[in-house]
Amino acid sequence: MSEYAIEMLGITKRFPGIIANDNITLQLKKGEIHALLGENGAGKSTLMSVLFGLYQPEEGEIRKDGKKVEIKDPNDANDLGIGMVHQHFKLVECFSVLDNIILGVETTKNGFLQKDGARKKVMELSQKYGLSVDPDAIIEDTTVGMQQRTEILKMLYRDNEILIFDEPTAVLTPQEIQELMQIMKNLAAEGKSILFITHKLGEIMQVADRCTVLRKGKYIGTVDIKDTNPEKLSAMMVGRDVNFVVEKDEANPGEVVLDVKDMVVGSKCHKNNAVNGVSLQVHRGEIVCIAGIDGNGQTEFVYGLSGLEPIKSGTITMNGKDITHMPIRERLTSGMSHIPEDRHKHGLVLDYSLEDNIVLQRYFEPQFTNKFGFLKRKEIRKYANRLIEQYDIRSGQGAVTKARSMSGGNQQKAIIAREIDKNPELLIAVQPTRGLDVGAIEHVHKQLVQARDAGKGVLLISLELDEVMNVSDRILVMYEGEIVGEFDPKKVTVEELGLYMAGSKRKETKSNE
Ligand SMILES: Nc1ncnc2c1ncn2[C@@H]1O[C@H](COP(=O)(O)OP(=O)(O)OP(=O)(O)O)[C@@H](O)[C@H]1O
Repeated sequence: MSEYAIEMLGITKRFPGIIANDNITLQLKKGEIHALLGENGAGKSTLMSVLFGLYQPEEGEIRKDGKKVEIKDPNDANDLGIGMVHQHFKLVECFSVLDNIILGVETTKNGFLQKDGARKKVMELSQKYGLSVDPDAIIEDTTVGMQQRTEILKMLYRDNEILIFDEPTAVLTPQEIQELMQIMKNLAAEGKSILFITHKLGEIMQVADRCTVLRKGKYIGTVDIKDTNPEKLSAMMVGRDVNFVVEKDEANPGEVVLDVKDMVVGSKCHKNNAVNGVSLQVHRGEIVCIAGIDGNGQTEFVYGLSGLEPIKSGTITMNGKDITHMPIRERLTSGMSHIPEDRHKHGLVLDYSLEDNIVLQRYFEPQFTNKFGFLKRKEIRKYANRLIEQYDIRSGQGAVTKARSMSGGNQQKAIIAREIDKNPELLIAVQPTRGLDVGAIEHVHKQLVQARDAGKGVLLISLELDEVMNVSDRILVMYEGEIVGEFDPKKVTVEELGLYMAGSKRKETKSNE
């Protein structure tokens, strides 16, 4: 009997202009949690898609229990006991949790799905592995955490033994992350073999047994977690040492660039307001961070600021000008930049090329359009290439690559490059480093500090407490649509912030007075 549940040997997968996987080897032992680590665009998702039957490799072979297997599509993968939780979930939003789990497995009798046995099995699995779900809840009404647990139950319901998790923690709150880590440990203890893609080194150190590192499509090595540390892992991944501490001088705040008074924004999900009378100011030369657990009104607050949602009441002033009812485009041309939370929905046109996405919203500027209204393609290419180089945006065919085919992290880098290079007066950055590797995070943090030092106002919305503590000059905590505390990052602890974020404490802030 082989000690490996799955072996991927010498896998090569090419896309136009790039070798996404270049002779890669990955061996997953039975019952282990194996992390897959690599920079944005290193080829992790491609390798997992090969294993799940979504792509066919040009070279290499896959072995299960030591025997060569063919995986032509996800059905083959499922038959071999391989399941995958994708970065973007594959659930039917208007179906219940239970229906999603049994979809495609259970058959009908007299035209009706036979659910009683299924419900029993789901509840047993749910209890056994600590995956709490409400089987009758409709997916669109559930939290992201429950949706993920539904995806995991889908795999277990199909008796999958090899479980692939593609960046599962990117969308979770810190508490949900801890729950997921425990669930993964329970699964491994029961003999499941787990492949776990993440950029978060702390998570790897916490749960993984071994880690395979890829760089630019190539296999770098596999290490035992007990023999390594975050510094060694990041050096293996990036090929250089990474500085985890953001270096910055004391902030030197100038005049007010953003002034929000009593903003109220309605909620799409419930009758209470999502944003309930928020007032805050951002000055030139400072980074103000809104910290909070996801779903406490941060998203709607930014929608109100950027004009994506109308606000019910309150005022927004930028550079002394009332922009409360200004159209979105005018806000953007008046000096506001926005790195949005949802990069697919609000950040990119996925079927446009990288260069067109980089000049999006700016086509009309004389540097990109001549006086007859024709685009200056050469200038656009030149400008895009400068940003691609400066922000290390990696893609198969450079400036002409379709945004859709770029890796998630590189899509994010493209948005960040575009929004920062617009040289805004106010930069609103919503979770700008989500899905980025440690090297790219270091770069983005430097850019935020540089924007601040150039006299811009920066409003950062982040769920990452390390980022909040490291980057910001002032922290505001948002809880249930209100600002419940204001802090100096040098004088507050993570534990104390956590109490405010969870709603156990609140203090009067200037905005509440
Ligand atoms: N369908 C596709 N067509 C063309 N190129 C692709 C396609 N899918 C991936 N690529 C390219 O292959 C390379 C590897 O991408 P992949 O998504 O595997 O990286 P990754 O390591 O998962 O990155 P990230 O951490 O950013 O998610 C990237 O350069 C990407 O642009």
